[in-house]
Amino acid sequence: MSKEIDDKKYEQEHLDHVMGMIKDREKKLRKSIKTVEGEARDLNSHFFDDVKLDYDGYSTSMETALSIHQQQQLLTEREHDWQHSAKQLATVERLEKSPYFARVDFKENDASEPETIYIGLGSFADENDHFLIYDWRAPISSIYYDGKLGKVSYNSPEGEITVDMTKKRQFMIKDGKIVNMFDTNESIGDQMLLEVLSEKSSTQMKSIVTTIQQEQNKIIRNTSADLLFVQGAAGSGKTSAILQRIAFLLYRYRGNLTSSDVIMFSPNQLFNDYIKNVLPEMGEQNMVQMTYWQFVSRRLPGMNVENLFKQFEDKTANSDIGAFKDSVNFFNLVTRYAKHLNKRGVVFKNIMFRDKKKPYFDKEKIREIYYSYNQNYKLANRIDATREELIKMLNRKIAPEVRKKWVSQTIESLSKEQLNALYDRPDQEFDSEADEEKFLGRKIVIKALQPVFQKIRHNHFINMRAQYLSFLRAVPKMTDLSKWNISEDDWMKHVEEVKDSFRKHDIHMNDVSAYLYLYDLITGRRTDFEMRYTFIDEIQDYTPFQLAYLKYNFPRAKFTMLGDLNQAIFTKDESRSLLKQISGLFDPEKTDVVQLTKSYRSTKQITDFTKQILRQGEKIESFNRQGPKPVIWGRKTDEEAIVALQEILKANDAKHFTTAIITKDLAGAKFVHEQLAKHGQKATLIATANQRLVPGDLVVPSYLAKGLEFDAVVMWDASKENYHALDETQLVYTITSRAMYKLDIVYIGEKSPLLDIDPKTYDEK
Ligand SMILES: Nc1ncnc2c1ncn2[C@@H]1O[C@H](COP(=O)(O)OP(=O)(O)OP(=O)(O)O)[C@@H](O)[C@H]1O
Repeated sequence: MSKEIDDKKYEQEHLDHVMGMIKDREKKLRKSIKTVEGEARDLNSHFFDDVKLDYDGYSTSMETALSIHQQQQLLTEREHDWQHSAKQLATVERLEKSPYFARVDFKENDASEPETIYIGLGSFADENDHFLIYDWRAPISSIYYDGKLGKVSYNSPEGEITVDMTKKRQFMIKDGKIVNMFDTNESIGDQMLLEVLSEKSSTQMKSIVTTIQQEQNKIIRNTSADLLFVQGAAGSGKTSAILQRIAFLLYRYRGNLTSSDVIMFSPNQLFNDYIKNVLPEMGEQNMVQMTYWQFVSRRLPGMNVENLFKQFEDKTANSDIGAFKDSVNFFNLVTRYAKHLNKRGVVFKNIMFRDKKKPYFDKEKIREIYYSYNQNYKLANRIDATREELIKMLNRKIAPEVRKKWVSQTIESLSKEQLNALYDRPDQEFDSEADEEKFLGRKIVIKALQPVFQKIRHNHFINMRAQYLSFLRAVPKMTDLSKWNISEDDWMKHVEEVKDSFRKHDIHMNDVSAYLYLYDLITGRRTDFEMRYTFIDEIQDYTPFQLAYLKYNFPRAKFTMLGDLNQAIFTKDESRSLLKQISGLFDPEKTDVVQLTKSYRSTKQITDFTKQILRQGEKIESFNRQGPKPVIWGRKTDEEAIVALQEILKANDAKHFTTAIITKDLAGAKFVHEQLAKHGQKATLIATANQRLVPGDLVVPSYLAKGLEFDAVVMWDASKENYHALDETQLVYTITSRAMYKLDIVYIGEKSPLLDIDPKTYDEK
């Protein structure tokens, strides 16, 4: 006991010492920032005193230029100093809140005395460059996450190093005081994790640096794989691992990698909002964040791309045709089809100007130009050359156009101001009136032809929609559709449906990627060579086609894909073959697959309950955090169910839990929200992904609850009517696994057979 007290006393003294140094540094930095700002201000205000703006002679103006140059250089230097200090200050301020969270002692080689290091959110060194705190991402810090006491290895830039770890100690520090500390032999002791996990949820995700688990550490620090594929149970820390991994990479490759070289695809906007504080908390900037929908639809401004809501309600998405169109085979068909376009088959359209009947550039003429280039031309060169030729032709059309009647009519109709605006200078002179008219006419024609010019520049002479339909029609000739259980008749009917939706400017999610890919191949659109890391969360809701297309778009990026095939709410059972299909896109030697089986989000009672919903859920391990058993509330009518819901909310509110009532779809969410309002119960309806997660009770449709978590979840109407099909298993699992501490399930009428699980694991009310 006394040793423990001694230890704590020692550690508190050490902490006081480090805190003192941090505070000192903070003062110094603030002072130096002030000085630099003052100097910069002085430089600016004396600028005109010092610089003689004297243009009399050559030498003095040289002096002026030099002086300006020097001044500028001084200012730039000050700015650098300022930025450097400001960055250090931000780190120091972060450390001041919590300087470190761990200590490890280790012996290198045969050293007789162990070395001690402290690990925190950033590095901190004294004047002599002696490190008082190591950044958690530094190579040596890895041993804290990775191993038990004894021999442990870590990767350093010089290669693998093995040390003998003799102590591992964890701290919980609050306002400069050690609240708690544990010595542990485990990777990261359960005790610390339990403390962290017992904190209540908020609407924002938090960083997990203090308690990263061994298997998560592997994901975070992996630098070798081109494809890192993580399959992990709900709540196993996949999203957390991504965010810590980004922070790690930004540190590991600092100077070479910035947050703009990293892109993350996430399930929806709401989720982006949920995770937005994690990286800044770790002192890093957020990466580029996007949903797949945003990625494709920003390129098709004239079309309505099927959104999450419609996609979820779209019942045909899972048909045989859907499975085929989502496959890598279909992706390869597009590639093959595009190759054949080098000989024939590109569909063109007329470019019109003024005359509604006669094309300005006839599509036949364009085709002739396009196919006039020899076999060595690739599609991309062909279109470039065609574009160039059309622009040349357009330039040649200007002079004859100027002589047309509409031009002189336009000149006459212009007001004086409008006319004046056409001249290059107000006092512009001309040799003759005819010259002047010609000049003005040219101006008018060039302006009027701008839209034509833009059409050429943007390849609008390709009839992309017809081209895509022509591809679809060619499909039965290119592949054996019967292998996909699709008859030729059904396929052709489907093509007509696509055509109809194009007419309405609608495009389905399972066409949009193929459409854009075909467009890219025809036009040779440049892919993004700069992107270095691509992260995809909730991978199970992507189709193999989409992943192949992302790979095509970011050819030089390393990919990290994370997901849980058990939570495939859009692709459902199709997701099972996902890994097989995408593994073909990457070098197997450079593919790492990691499984996370332990679930940290939920209490033992909830995880033990939810894993039974799955067909192969036995692999999921629960973390030993205790809470109440889930409760199933069977009611006969909507009214009774709402009463039950109110009772649940009342109990949850008394405990200050954030509760999410998760419904199957939007209609259900609207209904519950309305009913609650009628009974005077306040709750926020989350109907679109653009909303904010606010504190208080929420009503959310299932597809928007993806990736999120809440203290308490009420699954609304888990009746047989609502969830009867086996392929809705994933949906039921996704909904119930959002709960951290308390789970209630309400159904009306008959209970869904998907919830036929061991009655010992839940209570009924
Ligand atoms: N090592 C850890 N230390 C502390 N908390 C952790 C750790 N790993 C995960 N958690 C917590 O567990 C919860 C679930 O993590 P996260 O959302 O990253 O899981 P996920 O695998 O992405 O889940 P899902 O697939 O259900 O969306 C979060 O609250 C996270 O903070």
